[in-house]
Amino acid sequence: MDKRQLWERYQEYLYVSDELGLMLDISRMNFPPDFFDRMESGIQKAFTDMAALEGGAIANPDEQRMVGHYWLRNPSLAPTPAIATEIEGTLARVQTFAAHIHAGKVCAPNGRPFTRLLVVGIGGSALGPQFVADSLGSAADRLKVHFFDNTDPDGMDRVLAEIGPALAETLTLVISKSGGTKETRNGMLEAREAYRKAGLDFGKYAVAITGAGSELDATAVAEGWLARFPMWDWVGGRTSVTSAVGLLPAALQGLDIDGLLAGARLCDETTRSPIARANPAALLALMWHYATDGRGTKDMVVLPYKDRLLLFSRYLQQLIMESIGKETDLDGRVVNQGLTVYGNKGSTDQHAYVQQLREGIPNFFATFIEVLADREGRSLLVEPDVTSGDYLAGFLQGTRTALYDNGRESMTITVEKLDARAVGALIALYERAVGLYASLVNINAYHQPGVEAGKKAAGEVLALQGNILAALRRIAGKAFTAEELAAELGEEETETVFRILLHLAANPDHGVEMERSESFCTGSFAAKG
Ligand SMILES: O=P(O)(O)OC[C@H]1O[C@H](O)[C@H](O)[C@@H](O)[C@@H]1O
Repeated sequence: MDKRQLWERYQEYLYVSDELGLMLDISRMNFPPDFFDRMESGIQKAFTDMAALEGGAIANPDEQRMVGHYWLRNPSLAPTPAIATEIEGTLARVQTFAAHIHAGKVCAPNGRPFTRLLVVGIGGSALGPQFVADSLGSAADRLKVHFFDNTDPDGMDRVLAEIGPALAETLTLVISKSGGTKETRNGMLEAREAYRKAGLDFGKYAVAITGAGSELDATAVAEGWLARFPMWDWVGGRTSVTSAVGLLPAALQGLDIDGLLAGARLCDETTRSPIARANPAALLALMWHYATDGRGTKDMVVLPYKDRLLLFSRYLQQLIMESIGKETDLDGRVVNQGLTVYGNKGSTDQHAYVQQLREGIPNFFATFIEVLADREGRSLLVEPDVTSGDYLAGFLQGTRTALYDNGRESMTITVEKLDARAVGALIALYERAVGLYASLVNINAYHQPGVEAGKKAAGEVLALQGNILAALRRIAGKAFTAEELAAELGEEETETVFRILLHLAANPDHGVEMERSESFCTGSFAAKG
């Protein structure tokens, strides 16, 4: 296509919403002229499925659950008045609690206002809050936010060291829908221990967001935590950012949660349009289908040219890959669906992996995200009539062109400015695109059966570790190779035994020592007497 034709194609396919302050350009995706016609019945079915979902259908059949994240932004859509009341009541409590914390009405036991927030959670109970915190945070935040999002002891030590003596003025928010996720339980226990060591009573600093009656809920009740907020079974973890999960930390940080919800609500309204060409979520879903043959044959590279959107691709990784990456479709056929997402930020990535995007294996399509407003106020001229932001915008256009000229397709989402409304709109846009795409490829986007396998196997490893330690201690001082120990335990998984022993010997917690032999794998292990 020559430049003139490209300009025409750009104008023909550019989606613009003044209300949302958002544009979507799909002109650099090479779909054929009859593409929308061919996909029309599929996308209409997706709209019908989505309308049923929003109306309260059991849209997650495996778990027999409704899927209600859209109601969070517009409770009047909720299928029962009880649900609407729950949503409204929780939002009001989030706002009041944050206001009380900011005003010092709820303060640290030393009488000082809380100045920091430690959020403990993982997956959907961390990624949304982290994305919102990073995209909208500033030096003016009411509370400085920290995260424990893993069971990595050193990672937690690092966060605690950063907090330092300010722990005495740190509110800790433990988030887990199920209330039984081990990483989060461990983070909570490690935080509690840090408070104890500082002579502080954890319960007076702790808040829980979890399902009623969960293990975490029971702990919060038993220990008299400051407050508890609900999570509902009709909100999935990866779509929970507009529930208390995302709103409470954001409100505590001092961010504009009304703006976030308003942006999401407006985007929901816009993306309910049954006219695909006028519906940016449908356009995204259709482009994913076009680019990957509806089978995930190409990766989605998300390239926001904005530091504040750095965590967006990480957030989208869970939202999209946990939703779309499924072994079977809704009819039980093995399909091994997926849509791989990765990305970081431009123009930084231009100096890292854009080389491969431009010249290497053409197994991806790019999504550029552009923010028109560079910063608050005016900018320095780094050259005559050129600002740093002009460079950022120039690099985006340059990379888009360089990719296209070498046969690499891309879309571009443009937002006017990056405020809470825009972040809410981006979240809602992708939530709906995922739902529509799932319908197009006939899968359940709202369960995650594959995640359980790893958790179950990890449980078995820890049980085996217990048996290993018991055996070593029974015969303290005697050294065993992994093979000997496996035979002693009647355990076929010698490799697992060996790897557990290696880890035990590398840490001072369990009193296990390794004696090396000539061949690394026949080293022997003993419990110190
Ligand atoms: O919020 P939680 O129940 O602690 O769950 C945290 C995360 O854990 C899981 O393994 C799921 O795959 C995620 O979808 C979820 O967001």
